[in-house]
This record gives sequence, structure tokens and C-alpha cells, in this order.
Amino acid sequence: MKQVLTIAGSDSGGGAGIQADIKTFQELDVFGTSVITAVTAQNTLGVTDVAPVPLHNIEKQLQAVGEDFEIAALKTGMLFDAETIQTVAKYIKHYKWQHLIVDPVMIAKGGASLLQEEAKDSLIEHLLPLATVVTPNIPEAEALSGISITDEKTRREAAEKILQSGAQGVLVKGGHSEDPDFTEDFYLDQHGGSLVLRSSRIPTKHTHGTGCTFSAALTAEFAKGHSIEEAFLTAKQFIQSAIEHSLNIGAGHGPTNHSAYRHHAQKELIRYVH
Ligand SMILES: Nc1ncnc2c1ncn2[C@@H]1O[C@H](COP(=O)(O)OP(=O)(O)OP(=O)(O)O)[C@@H](O)[C@H]1O
Ligand SMILES: Cc1ncc(CO)c(N)n1
Repeated sequence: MKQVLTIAGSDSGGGAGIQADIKTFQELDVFGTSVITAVTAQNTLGVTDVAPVPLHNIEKQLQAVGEDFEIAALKTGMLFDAETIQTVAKYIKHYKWQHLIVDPVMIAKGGASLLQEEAKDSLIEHLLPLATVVTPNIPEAEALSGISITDEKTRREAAEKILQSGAQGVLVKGGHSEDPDFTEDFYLDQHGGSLVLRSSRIPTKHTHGTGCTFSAALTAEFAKGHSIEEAFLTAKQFIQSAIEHSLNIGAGHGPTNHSAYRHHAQKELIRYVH
């Protein structure tokens, strides 16, 4: 079984972060390992506390995984501060881990900060150059590029700006767009290759952890040797099913259903636009 790694924060509510990643890995038949960077006290109503894990322990976790597992693909999620980002980048290079998905987690849906403001530059300088794909949502793409995204043209400009960091590809997710009918995810790579996947927008408030789940699905598919086109399509199908068949758990923004893809994959709902 292919072994994968998530380097991210813990969500006590089980819908995002490490918990979402491990559930997604299990569903997609890869063996998940984890390095926990921060522990959040969180549920469907919001984040009430964030405790960063001491850097020394993060390093020991990275070494424990690196010394004993063959990591076929990995993702990063919540990294919280610049020191953690630099340490994570150092170990990714040290162990020569390939197929890195960087989910540049910055702000939780309720508004809590999951990345210190000054750490953004560190992300751009140290981690994005190592990324196979970086997966910002629209506000994160705006923060990374300094470009306000209002249409397809500005979305492409923002993606091009993010690629200047050295990342091989960027995938701007459309969950936060204003479109009431569709969500559209846009991929652009260093060679100008692009892909757009569109699906119907599901009218629900239960979208906690969609980004984590999506990037974990991409990671699992990369580990199995699939191309970006194949991995992108599977990840989109996985998240579409998980949102469509959500569980109505908690009083606020509930989690998605990580086992929905297994039960009812909705392949017909996803369309290539170009
Ligand atoms: N209501 C929805 N219906 C269908 N697909 C959605 C919906 N909301 C988000 N998605 C899809 O979910 C994936 C994640 O996108 P999104 O922009 O929500 O990420 P995110 O903001 O990083 O998520 P989070 O911060 O909650 O982890 C994308 O493929 C997006 O198109
Ligand atoms: C731990 C954690 N990581 C990422 C997100 C973004 O969804 C979250 N809410 N919590």
C-alpha cells in the first residue's frame, strides 16, 4: 500500500485538518501518516483555541516518519508560523520527498487565523518552490498574489503570479466564488497547461473541511501514480460526493461525508470546461 503524509493541524471537530486528511487517505486506499503542527480546539461553530506544537517535537515527528516510511506523496495544511514552515521545508528537502501538495491554509471558515500574518512570505519563499501543486481558495490566492479575483482573467493573473514562486502548478479552488449555480476549480502549470473543472454548487452550509479533504484526495491519487488530470478529477468527484451526501452533524458549519465517494461516486456531475 502506498504511504502518504499530512503535515497539518488537528481539528477536534473531526471535519478538517489532520482528521479529514486521514479519513480521506483511508477511503482512497493509501496508508496515512501525520505530523501535527498545532492542536486546535474546534467544532462546527468555530475555533476556540490554537496551541502550536513545540518545534522540537515537530522535528521529531518528521524524523520518525522520514526514517521509517516510504512517502509516495505528501500534503501540508495548517502550518501556523514561519519557523514551522522553514523546518518543514528543510525536512522535505532532506528526505527528498516528492509529489508535494501545499494547501496554503490561512483562515478558518469562522474567521480564526490559522497562519500568522508574517508567515505568508515564508510560505512563498520556502515551501511553494517545492510544491507540485499549491491549492489556494480564492481569498488565499488573492493573499498570495496580491491580485483581487473578480473574473476568469484576474483568476489566471493571480495563478500566474503564484507560479512565480517556483511551484510547478497552482489550483485555484472556486468554493468562495459568487456563482450561485456552479463551483469552478482552475489549474495552471509552469508550461501554460490549464484545466477547469466545473460542478454544480450544492446549496448547503456543511462545507467545513472541503479544502483539506480535496487536497488530501489529490495527495492520495498522486501517491498511486496518477497524472494531475486524473488526480484532479478524482479529488473533485470525492469532494462533490462528500458535500452532496453531508451528514448534518453539529449546530454550525458541519463536516462533509468522507465515505460518500465509496457509496455513491457522482462522476457525471463533473465537467471539463476547456
Ligand atoms: N457548495 C459547494 N458545492 C460543490 N462544491 C463545492 C462547494 N463548496 C466548495 N466546493 C468545492 O470544494 C473544494 C474546496 O474548495 P473551497 O474553495 O471550499 O476550499 P477551502 O475554502 O480551502 O475549504 P476549507 O477552508 O473549508 O477547508 C473545491 O473543489 C470546490 O469547488
Ligand atoms: C486544523 C485545521 N486545518 C485547516 C482548516 C481549514 O478548513 C481548519 N478549519 N482547521
